[in-house]
Parts: sequence; structure tokens; C-alpha cells
Amino acid sequence: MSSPVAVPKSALYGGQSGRRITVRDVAAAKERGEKWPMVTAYDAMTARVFDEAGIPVLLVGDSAAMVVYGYDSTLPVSVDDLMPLTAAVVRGSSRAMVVADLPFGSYQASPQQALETAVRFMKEAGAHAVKLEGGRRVLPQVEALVSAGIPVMAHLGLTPQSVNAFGGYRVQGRGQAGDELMADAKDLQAAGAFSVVLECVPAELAERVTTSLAIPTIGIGAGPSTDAQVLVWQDLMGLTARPAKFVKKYSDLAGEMDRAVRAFADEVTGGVFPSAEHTYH
Ligand SMILES: Nc1nc(=O)c2c([nH]1)NC[C@@H]1CN(c3ccc(C(=O)N[C@@H](CCC(=O)O)C(=O)O)cc3)CN21
Ligand SMILES: CC(C)C(=O)C(=O)O
Ligand SMILES: [Mg+2]
Repeated sequence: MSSPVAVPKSALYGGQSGRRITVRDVAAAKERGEKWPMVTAYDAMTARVFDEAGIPVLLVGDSAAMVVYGYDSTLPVSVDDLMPLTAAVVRGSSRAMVVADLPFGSYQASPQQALETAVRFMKEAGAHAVKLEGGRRVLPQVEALVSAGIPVMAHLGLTPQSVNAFGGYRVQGRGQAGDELMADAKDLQAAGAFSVVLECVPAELAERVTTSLAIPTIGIGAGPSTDAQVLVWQDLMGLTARPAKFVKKYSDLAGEMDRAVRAFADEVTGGVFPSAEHTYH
């Protein structure tokens, strides 16, 4: 039997406020030095499970392109694809802040385009904040959204919508590029972003960015020093075939689902299911 490990729990993670987590709660957690978890969600039932577990922030990621829709990158997914998933996550949760990831092509063209897209996610899907990828190249977009009262989560490092420009999913921010990323992070904070995701960057860079910023950093493949950590839920649950190095598997849902569906199939073919207890008369 394994001995229980004492896990320090933050007031943000598992908070019992009875209302939604807000950007103010997220800011206060950094001031208190409390780390918190974020996970993706794409439907109401998983959102409810994560919400009831006390996860303070749920991200409806454009990773839905890959884990929900089966594309091999995040580029093909549209606003219309993500809108119903976002609405479902909002309906399935009551305490988490729900962040809508703006998909490729829905905000890059102009601040006006970014505002129109973000307003749809807030108004029609009920999202509480939006996320977009990029640094100084999207500052006008960030400023337009913040001016409209829309909380913006930024995203630096391995920004998957730029996978074709990077030539693959590779670590970002090594050497000189680290100084560029630091400058992007500071400018995003100055533009009013309430948090910034750091994806696939050296831990030392993520630590420097985290201590240099007043807003929280959310790491994925960015080492242990960021204020928060995010994973795609299918990765941490063991549903993903070949997860990245930064993924830790906390469950083997693929194995469990395989076992369960084979058991059902065997009982159907063997005439065992349904028995009397699952039958109406
Ligand atoms: N299921 C899932 N999980 C994710 O974390 C995720 C997505 N999908 N889709 C969108 C992006 C793509 N992401 C990825 C995908 C692959 C690697 C990857 O294979 N990385 C290499 C590192 C290569 C290097 O060392 O430069 C690895 O071996 O982990 C990283 C991030 C993260 N995001
Ligand atoms: C992995 C997170 C940060 C993301 O952007 C997504 O799931 O789309
Ligand atoms: Mg994303």
C-alpha cells in the first residue's frame, strides 16, 4: 500500500466560494504564491467532473481539432466547431472560469476580427475569457479585447497554430529566442492580458518569466516554476496514443475503456446481457 502524500492545496484550487472563479481570484492566487491546475474540457460531462473536483479554470482548447475532431493539427478547426463545445462546458460547470481558445484564422487579420470572434464566444457560448496565440504581433488584438472588457489569456512558446512556421512541434525559446519571449510576455502584460500560457520552453526561461511578471504564468512543458500547470485532459487520463514528453499519465482510461467495451461486447454475443435486473416486464 502506498502512503498518502501531503499535497498542499491552494485556496483557488477547490475553492468553495459558490460562485465562478474570476480574473481577480487568479491574480490573488499569484500574490499568495499558490499554484493551481487548469485542464481542457470539450463537453458538459467532463466539465462537471473537473468543476466538482475544484479545477478553477477550464480551457476549451483548439486542441479539440485533434482530440475531438481527429485532425492532425489545430489549424482546421473553426469558430463554428468550437462554439457548441464551449457552450456545453459552460453549462456543465458552475464554479470554474471557462476560457475559449480562439481558433486559427479567427483573430489574426485585425483587432476588429479578434473582437468579433471573442464577442461571439462570450455572448453566444457564455465563455468568461478568451485565449489567443502570439506575442507582440497580436498586441493590437489583445488591446482591443481588453478595451471591450474581455479577459485575455495569452500563449507563448510552442504556439501550435504556427506549427508550419516552426517546422514541427519543437521546444521554443532557447538562446536568443528566450529574450524575445520575455519581451513578448512583458508587452502582453502591459497590454492587459490577465495570464500567459508558456508551452514547451526551457524551465529556466519559464521561471524567469514567472518571477518577472505580475500576472500568472500557466505552464505546459515549461517546468515546475510556473504559477499554474495545464494539460489536455485526454493526455493526463491516458487516452492519447503518443503523448509528448511533458505529459504525465494519471490514469489509463484507454485501457479501462477497452476492457469495459470488450466486456459489454462479450456479454452481448454470449447472451449474458441483459439479464433480469436490466429488463422491464
Ligand atoms: N493531445 C494534445 N495534447 C497537447 O498537449 C496538444 C495537442 N493535443 N494539440 C495541440 C498542441 C500540440 N502540442 C504538442 C504536440 C507534440 C509535442 C511533441 O511531440 N514534443 C516533443 C518535443 C520535441 C523537442 O524536443 O523539441 C516531445 O518529444 O515531447 C509537443 C506539443 C501540444 N498541444
Ligand atoms: C494545451 C493548451 C494550452 C491549448 O492551447 C489547447 O488545449 O488548445
Ligand atoms: Mg490551443
